[in-house]
Amino acid sequence: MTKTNSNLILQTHQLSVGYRTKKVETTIASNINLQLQSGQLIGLVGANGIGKSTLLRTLIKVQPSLSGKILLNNKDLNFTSNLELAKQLSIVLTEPLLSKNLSVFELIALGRHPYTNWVGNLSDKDLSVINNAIDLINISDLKDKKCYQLSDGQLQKVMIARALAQDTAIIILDEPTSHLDMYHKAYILKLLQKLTKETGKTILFSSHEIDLAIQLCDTMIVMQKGHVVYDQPCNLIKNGVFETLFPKDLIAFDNLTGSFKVSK
Ligand SMILES: Nc1ncnc2c1ncn2[C@@H]1O[C@H](COP(=O)(O)OP(=O)(O)OP(=O)(O)O)[C@@H](O)[C@H]1O
Repeated sequence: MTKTNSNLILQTHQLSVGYRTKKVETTIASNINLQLQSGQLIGLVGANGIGKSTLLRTLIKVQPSLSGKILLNNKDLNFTSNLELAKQLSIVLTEPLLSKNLSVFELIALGRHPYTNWVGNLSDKDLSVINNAIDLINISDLKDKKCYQLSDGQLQKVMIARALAQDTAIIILDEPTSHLDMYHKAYILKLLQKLTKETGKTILFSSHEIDLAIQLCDTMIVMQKGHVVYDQPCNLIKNGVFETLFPKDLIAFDNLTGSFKVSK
C-alpha cells in the first residue's frame, strides 16, 4: 500500500529489526516498509514470538535497528534527540509499574516530564493538559486514588491518560489489552479509536485481539514469518492475509464474519 499524501507520520524503509551481539546478529523481521498516516488507529498483530515487541521497541528507539531507516515526521529517528522524541511520541508498556505508590493524578502528571523544569513544577498549561486527559478518559473519580488500589482495567486507562498528558502526535502501546476481560479489551480499544477521532492523534498498538482490531482499526500491520504487510482490514481479509496467520489444525479464519473460529 503506497500513500502519496503528506499525512505520513511514521515511515520505515527497508527496516530490519532484531538483536546484535558482538558475535551474532539475529534478524527477527526484515524488508519492513511502512507508511503510517496521522490520525489513524493502527493495530500490529501476529503470532506469539513473531517480533511485534521487537518492532515496537525499534520504532520507539529503545533498541537499535539492524539496518534500514525510520522516519518520524520525515526526520530520521537516528537524528532525533530523546527529548525531541518524547515530545512527539509517547509509550504505554505492559510491565508492572514501579511507582504504584503514586496517586493517579501524580502518575498522569509524569506525562508532562518533557515540558517541565528539572524540579518538575507544573505550570497552568501543564495542569490544564493533565485535567483534559483525565476528562477525555473519564477517570476523574480515580484522580486521588493510589495506583496500587486500581484494577488492571483502571490502571490501563490511567496509563493511557499519562500518554495523553505527554501531548504527543503519536501514542504507541504494547499489548494494552493483556490481563483484561473481554468487555474491557473492547472498551480500551474502542477508547483508543475514539481518541484518534477526537484528538487527531495516531495510535499504534500491538495486540492478540485480531477480531477486535479488524473491527476497529483504520490500518493493520500483520507480521508473518518472512514478511510484514499493512493495509486496511477489509483489504487484508480480501487478500487472505489472516488465513495464513496460524497453523490451520486448530483455528481457521472465516472471511464472512471476519473472525477466527475453532476448527471442527
Ligand atoms: N533481548 C532479546 N535478545 C534476543 N532475542 C530476543 C530478545 N527479546 C526477544 N527476542 C526474540 O525475538 C523474537 C521476537 O520476540 P518478540 O517479543 O518481539 O515477539 P512478540 O511478537 O512480541 O511475541 P508475543 O506475542 O509472545 O509477546 C522471539 O524469538 C524472541 O525469543
